[in-house]
Amino acid sequence: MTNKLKVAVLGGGSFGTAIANIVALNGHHTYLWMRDTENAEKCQREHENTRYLPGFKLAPSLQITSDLEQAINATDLVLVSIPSHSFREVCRQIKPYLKADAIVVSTAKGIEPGTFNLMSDILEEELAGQAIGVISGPNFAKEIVAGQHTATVVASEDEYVVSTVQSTLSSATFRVYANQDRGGVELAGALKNIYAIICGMAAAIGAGKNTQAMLLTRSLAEMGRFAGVMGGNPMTFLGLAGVGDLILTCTSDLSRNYRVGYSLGKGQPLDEVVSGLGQVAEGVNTLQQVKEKADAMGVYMPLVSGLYSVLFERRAIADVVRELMLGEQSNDVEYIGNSHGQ
Ligand SMILES: NC(=O)c1ccc[n+]([C@@H]2O[C@H](COP(=O)([O-])OP(=O)(O)OC[C@H]3O[C@@H](n4cnc5c(N)ncnc54)[C@H](O)[C@@H]3O)[C@@H](O)[C@H]2O)c1
Ligand SMILES: O=P(O)(O)OC[C@H](O)CO
Repeated sequence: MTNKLKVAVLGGGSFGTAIANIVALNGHHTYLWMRDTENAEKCQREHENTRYLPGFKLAPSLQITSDLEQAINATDLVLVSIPSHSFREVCRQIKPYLKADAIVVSTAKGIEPGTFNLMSDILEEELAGQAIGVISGPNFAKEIVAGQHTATVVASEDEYVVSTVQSTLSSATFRVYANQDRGGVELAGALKNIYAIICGMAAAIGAGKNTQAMLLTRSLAEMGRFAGVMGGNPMTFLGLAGVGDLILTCTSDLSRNYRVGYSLGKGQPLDEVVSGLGQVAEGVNTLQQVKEKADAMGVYMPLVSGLYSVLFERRAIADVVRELMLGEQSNDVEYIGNSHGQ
């Protein structure tokens, strides 16, 4: 598409800033909305988000504002990059300014506390009638603004949403693949944060490469099993939003969730770790939501249960690891001719 759109990105944190920068560099009329006026003015003046992405100059054409109406009014595409705990609140705020044919896409990787809503469920509820979608993939904000090559997945049942997001976001450094399994892609992005905490914790206690490979593979099995029960397609987990993002987040301390796990593994208390982060680590809340849902639905998720018992039941990591290792021996791959699901 050569057509230039008006695009609004909501949320002036790491990812909102990175994604807005891509869209602006692609020549679209782009607004990045952040709630703090002083910070918006500073970022606009300096063409840099010094709090979240220091050292990276942003596209000169990017308009950074705290005026929500200015950002949303007459906008063709809205990308919502607000953490899951505040996502619904911001959707409600934009509703009066949205034009009827605007596309709204979530970039968040979390689950709403209490409701088990994914972010696109919230879009459906709060912005009924709008065309919606999600993006998710191996996408560290810091590497995106540094121009490192990567790719993401856009998922929507609406072909026009998929093609618009692909043409608006794709660039020489950022590819955008399509998927119709919106729930599966979204769940993949949320679930991998739990396993990143586990892998960070494993690294902190000295886990080697064998252990890392086992954890990654069994995490993938657990994610696919849960998504299958929730109505997603387990095969989605073989793509960029699944295994791609899982590998990324579980193997790098650029991940906030991995860093949370690492600090916990070194013995720091959870509340201290979370408050010291200064940015969102969705995995802690996602763990609580998924544990509750898996218990209610009878889904076997030993890694989720193990992490939950370390974080919220004060069990020793070594005891939980021993229990996991001595648990019932089970099948390797669940989708090739066995139906035991363990
Ligand atoms: N950082 C990444 O590399 C990355 C990549 C892909 C997806 N994500 C996902 O994107 C979402 C946002 O993550 P992030 O990394 O930008 O987080 P962040 O912690 O860097 O920033 C969050 C931003 O949201 C803003 N915010 C929070 N509540 C708000 C509200 N009520 N109204 C307006 N603004 C509000 C904060 O002020 C902050 O600017 C998360 O779900 C995350 O999992 C992050
Ligand atoms: O820093 P994290 O752990 O929130 O991960 C960021 C992105 O989701 C990576 O794709």
